[in-house]
Amino acid sequence: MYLPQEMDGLVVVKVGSSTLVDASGRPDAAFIARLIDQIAQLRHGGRPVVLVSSGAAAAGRERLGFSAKPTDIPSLQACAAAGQAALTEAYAKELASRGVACGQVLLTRRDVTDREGYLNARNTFFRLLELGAVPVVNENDTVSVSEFTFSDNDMLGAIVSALLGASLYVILSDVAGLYTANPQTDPAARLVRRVTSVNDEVLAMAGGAGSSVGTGGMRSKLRAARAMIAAGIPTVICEGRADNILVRVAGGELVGTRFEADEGSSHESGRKLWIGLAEVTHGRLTVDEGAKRAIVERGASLLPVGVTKTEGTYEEGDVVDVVDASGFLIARGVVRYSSEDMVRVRGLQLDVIGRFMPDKATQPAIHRDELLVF
Ligand SMILES: Nc1ncnc2c1ncn2[C@@H]1O[C@H](COP(=O)(O)OP(=O)(O)O)[C@@H](O)[C@H]1O
Ligand SMILES: N[C@@H](CCC(=O)OP(=O)(O)O)C(=O)O
Repeated sequence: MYLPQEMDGLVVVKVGSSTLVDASGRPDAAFIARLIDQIAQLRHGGRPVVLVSSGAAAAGRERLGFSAKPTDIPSLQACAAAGQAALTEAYAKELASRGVACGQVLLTRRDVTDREGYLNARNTFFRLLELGAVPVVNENDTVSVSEFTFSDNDMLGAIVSALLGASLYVILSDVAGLYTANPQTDPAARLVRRVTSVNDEVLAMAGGAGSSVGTGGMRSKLRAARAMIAAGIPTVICEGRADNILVRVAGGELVGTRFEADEGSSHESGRKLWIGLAEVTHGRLTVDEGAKRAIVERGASLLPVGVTKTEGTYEEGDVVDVVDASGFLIARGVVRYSSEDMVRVRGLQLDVIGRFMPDKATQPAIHRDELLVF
């Protein structure tokens, strides 16, 4: 990947709705000023920074006269459109007063899974950063509803980090990091300092969103952190309101929960997966509803039994698209069977496959660590 010299040390920082808005649902101006002050400090010190900001839907509620969080998608989208304007206004003003330009980038995850969109987005980011500006990113909620229904900006921040080859991904939340259980409901929960693998034991610690404004909860942060471990990008989840937190984390201080692969572990398939984001993929697997739910909602591996159709010619280890019955792209991943073998195993349980392919008895079609769900 072409990486201009100036991009060394790039930090992508994601801030969640629950941290950005105050108790009454208004964007918290004092918090925004403190956050931008830290970003400007890093920028002036030569560190390129990208801000991925949630909070548009929450910020737009009051502007459009909703007294509570709407539940229908068009109203949420309308709130996001109104709130995005308010947020950009606030960021641009705070950055300008510190001599830094702001560039608004609204993306959908699908924009960056198509090669042309990926390259265009990357060029825009790099040019903004070279020019000393801070790109401010959010999902383009006008055309995308996915994050209102099953995911959120934690993964968008991860995708942006991978797209730009960031050296650090920081997730600012309303909680000090990952706890052994949801600290809002379990007073005995303890902060976890370091995670080298987001396995079942780690996933079991996380509950959903803890507030009425956040959408993803800890689970979606863990999915994003898992993808980052695979891509070899260290990730920190920490309390956004803590004093000078971003500058401290970017300076290497150990706060919150840090996710990174063990030294010496190979990121090869992770890298391949991220490269796959930019490349034309080798094939396409169609999956049934059950498999779609398992990979999207539970973060499970894709098993051969859920694959209904295979197209294209690929080898074990290639990157393929995963689509649902209507052809909608839901994920991309490193496949563990060749296209020739996939024809034989699709629709079958692993124990049946094991009878005629003993070496594949425990092999998913795509392992969850190598599966990027959009
Ligand atoms: N194991 C856990 N550790 C920390 N927080 C957890 C855990 N399980 C659930 N949560 C909840 O996740 C919340 C953070 O997610 P969310 O509200 O979506 O924040 P954001 O707006 O920053 O994305 C926390 O406030 C907490 O209530
Ligand atoms: N694009 C949406 C993001 C919603 C979202 O991801 O929220 P969060 O869980 O707080 O990161 C918005 O700006 O409201």
